[in-house]
Amino acid sequence: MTATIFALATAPGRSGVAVVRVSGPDAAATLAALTTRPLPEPRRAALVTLRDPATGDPLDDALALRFVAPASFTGEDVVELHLHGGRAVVAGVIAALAERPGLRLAEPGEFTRRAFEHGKLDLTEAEAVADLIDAETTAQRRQALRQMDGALGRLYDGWRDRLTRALAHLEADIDFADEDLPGGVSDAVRPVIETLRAEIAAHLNDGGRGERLREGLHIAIVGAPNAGKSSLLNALARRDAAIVSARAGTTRDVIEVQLDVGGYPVVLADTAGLREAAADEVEEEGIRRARDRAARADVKVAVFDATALPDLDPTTIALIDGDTVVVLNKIDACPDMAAVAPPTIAGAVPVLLSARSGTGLRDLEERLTTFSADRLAVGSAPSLTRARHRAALEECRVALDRALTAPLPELAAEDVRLASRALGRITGRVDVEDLLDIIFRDFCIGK
Ligand SMILES: Nc1nc2c(ncn2[C@@H]2O[C@H](COP(=O)(O)OP(=O)(O)OP(=O)(O)O)[C@@H](O)[C@H]2O)c(=O)[nH]1
Ligand SMILES: [K+]
Ligand SMILES: [Mg+2]
Repeated sequence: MTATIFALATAPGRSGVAVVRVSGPDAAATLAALTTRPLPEPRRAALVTLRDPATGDPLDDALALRFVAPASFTGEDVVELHLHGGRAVVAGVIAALAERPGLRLAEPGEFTRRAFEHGKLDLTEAEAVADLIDAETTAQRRQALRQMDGALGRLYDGWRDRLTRALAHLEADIDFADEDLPGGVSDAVRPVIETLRAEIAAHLNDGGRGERLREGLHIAIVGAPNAGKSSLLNALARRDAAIVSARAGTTRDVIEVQLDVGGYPVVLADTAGLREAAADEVEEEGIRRARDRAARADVKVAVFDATALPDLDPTTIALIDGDTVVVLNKIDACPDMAAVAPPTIAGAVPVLLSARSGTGLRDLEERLTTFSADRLAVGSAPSLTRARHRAALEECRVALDRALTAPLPELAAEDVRLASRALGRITGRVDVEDLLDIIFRDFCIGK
């Protein structure tokens, strides 16, 4: 028999309210055992005194809600206890639940996994629940909500339906094969597969924006020693995340901060100052890491020291490309900026900035927002959000390519079957048992 599971659904620690969720066949009986009152009506909140069934010890005056299967998040009988969020209250209730035979603590993601197993969610929607909980910016929240709403699942299921129809055609072709006609995909089926193949290719060819929106855009600050890179990181993060000093070669390791730039998630990295003559092997390693990070970043911020004008560090100039925002820092220390500032540096119009006073910071943030929107903004079509989906779609596309060139309708049909299966695995419509542990492992307990 299915175990009844329970877990704290809200964040651990002291809080105003803490929610404990119980799901499974024993949920209602568990609530009855914790209170002396009759069970509340389904879907109606009721104030109840919770007591430890073993000792009669009062645990809390709580709000209790129950849902009757299948009309619940998991599709099972569910009880929610809205407790006062004190550590001792939560610990007491959890201990009382753990004492009950047949109940056990839920594993990470187990509530959502049960929702999937009871057909309440497809796999893309279940993954969206995890994304929504992890969402830290507006754009991430929008994407997760849209996916949770089923937009992505509907797209993939729709494609799969079209393949199912194409397959029916192919099978008819096989049954009524004319020995004298050339084999392979018939003229009726070919355009269906070709159109679908093009749609999948376009969906795959999105620059990874949906996936990147989940991870955050990687921006690396690069420049010569003492250009003010660490000062700039601190100014953008609005905290002293990196050490700043007048000594050239202060930063060695890559220092990362997570930022919300205009609603988009950004992972901003400060790096060691680039120079030929490193002071020691530690700085040398720092410079190697800086170059590596710059090469892997989605966007670079190249920082130049305005007090060194007209000199501009050639090593930094060499790194400027179309994905670079150029910054002239320390303009507060240049009384005659207008006279000395070059209008462009390696073709880019520099942001005139002072990390010390904050002048120009808004301008830089706006440029970074433009870059983020360009790389991360998703259009009206639902976007690809996970490597798991990408791999399955690639598999589907390869199978469709094979189907189009198959010499016999039997072989084409088999490839269409494989393509359809690859799509079905994304939403969880076919044999995904082996995937579930991996997918739900990333969830937190109580979700
Ligand atoms: N006047 C002025 N000084 C600045 C500004 N930004 C940074 N500095 C100073 O420049 C020096 C170097 O700053 P850092 O932020 O450590 O420079 P960095 O580029 O991180 O240096 P390394 O880590 O050594 O490569 C410090 O003395 C800062 O106070 C600025 O906008 N104006
Ligand atoms: K420094
Ligand atoms: Mg530094």
